Amino acid sequence: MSIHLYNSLTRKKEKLVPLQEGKIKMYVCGPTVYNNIHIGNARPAIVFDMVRRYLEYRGYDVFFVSNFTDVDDKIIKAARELKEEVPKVAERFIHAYFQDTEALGVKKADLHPRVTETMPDIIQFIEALIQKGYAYEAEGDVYFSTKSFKEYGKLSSQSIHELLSGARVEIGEKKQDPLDFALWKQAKEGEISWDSPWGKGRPGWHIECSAMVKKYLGDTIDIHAGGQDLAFPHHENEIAQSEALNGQEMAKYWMHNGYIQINNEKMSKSLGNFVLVKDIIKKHRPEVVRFFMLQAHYRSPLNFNEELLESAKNGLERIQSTTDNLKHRLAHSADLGGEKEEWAEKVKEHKADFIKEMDDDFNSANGISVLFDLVKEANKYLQEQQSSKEVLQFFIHTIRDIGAVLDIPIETEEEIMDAEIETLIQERIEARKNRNFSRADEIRDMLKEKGIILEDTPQGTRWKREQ
Ligand SMILES: Nc1ncnc2c1ncn2[C@@H]1O[C@H](COP(=O)(O)OP(=O)(O)OP(=O)(O)O)[C@@H](O)[C@H]1O
Ligand SMILES: [Zn+2]
Repeated sequence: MSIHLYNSLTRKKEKLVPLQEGKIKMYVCGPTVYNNIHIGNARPAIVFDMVRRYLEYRGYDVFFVSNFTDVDDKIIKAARELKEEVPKVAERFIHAYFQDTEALGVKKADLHPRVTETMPDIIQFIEALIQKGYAYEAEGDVYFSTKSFKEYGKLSSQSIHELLSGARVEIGEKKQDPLDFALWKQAKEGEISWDSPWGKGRPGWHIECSAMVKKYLGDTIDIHAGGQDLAFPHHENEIAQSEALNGQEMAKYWMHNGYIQINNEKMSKSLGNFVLVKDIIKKHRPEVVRFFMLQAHYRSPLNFNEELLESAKNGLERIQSTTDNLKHRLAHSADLGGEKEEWAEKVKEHKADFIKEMDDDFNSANGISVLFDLVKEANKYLQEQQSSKEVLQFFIHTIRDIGAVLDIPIETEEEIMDAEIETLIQERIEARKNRNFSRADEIRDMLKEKGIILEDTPQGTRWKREQ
């Protein structure tokens, strides 16, 4: 079986065929760092982290890049209001972004390029577009000429004519055509700026992603992702810039996450209906927020409220409590065998179903339903008094494994299994044979911490659990 994903460009589910076997180059448009992130902003971070982890789980080597927009109009405005320098404001909110997303289980990208560190590449990119006739200078600004890119509108499936209706050049704007967009903006008096062939200024928003993708991932990548609101105009403009310059497709697959909503309305700063991640994780464990998010398919809209968060919390507790019961039975009951094969088969089937669901456009919602079914089966198994240690371990292992793929920690308190203890004891015997006493002591201490006492006797090492 292979992974299929919905491609916003073709509006179809397609089989994932990487450009290079076994490798995935992935780029996710990152935040503009001028304030703390809300739950809506956390959605792309969490869902594309899930996509990345799942691809890795399926054996792909994923190279994952996500940018920080660390200079733009919004940051300049915020810096002015805070009476601080732009870099200081950006730095503070980059730090806050990492803090919030790390709590939510989001792995850092392989690279987090920033606009301010990519300036020479951005300028070069713009120069090349001018040279090729796709962009023009207008009194210190540079614009992309949308008319010159024949496929403009292909991602959002809009024709230039449709887009043009209603669009107009505002008074004071220097562009030739209403759909043209800024690649370079001349600095206003006192604003942060960089030298360029067109004078002092800074880049427009869209060009940074094109320049960073080219620099760090190449002309064509496998997956380009971001929130649904980025499809137009941001991604449309990225495609125009990159494909005009490179003459190659920018990304094979485009993925867009749906909105987090409050009462069916998009959560956004401008509407003022937002809840900050840093506030919500003071009230709820961050795992609960992640679990809530992954219980919906990434493309569906998802309403956010306390009740739903509460039900996510209960769901997570249900999984945890069954796992605890399995562990308890494993530690305290005899190995009774029972219908071993039949039960092992059931566990295997659930694991296969989980993979099937996730292979189908990363459907973590259905994947989690399979996990709940598995937990139900485990509860049935626990009701049968004939449990086998092997099957108990298989249940625990599979529940944990599915949890790990989604980065939902199922266990807080680690209880060590008999087999793991035996392996460590063997390693300790070897270490002692090799006169590596520090390793031997380390293993003894490690086991002691987990409540396992070792006793060295002339007949060999024995162990027991602390009561
Ligand atoms: N309500 C939401 N649900 C899902 N994703 C969202 C939501 N709001 C913003 N995003 C996504 O968050 C990411 C970060 O975007 P950015 O920092 O530009 O925030 P933003 O779009 O300015 O937020 P806002 O809409 O509140 O102003 C983008 O991929 C954007 O699509
Ligand atoms: Zn982008």
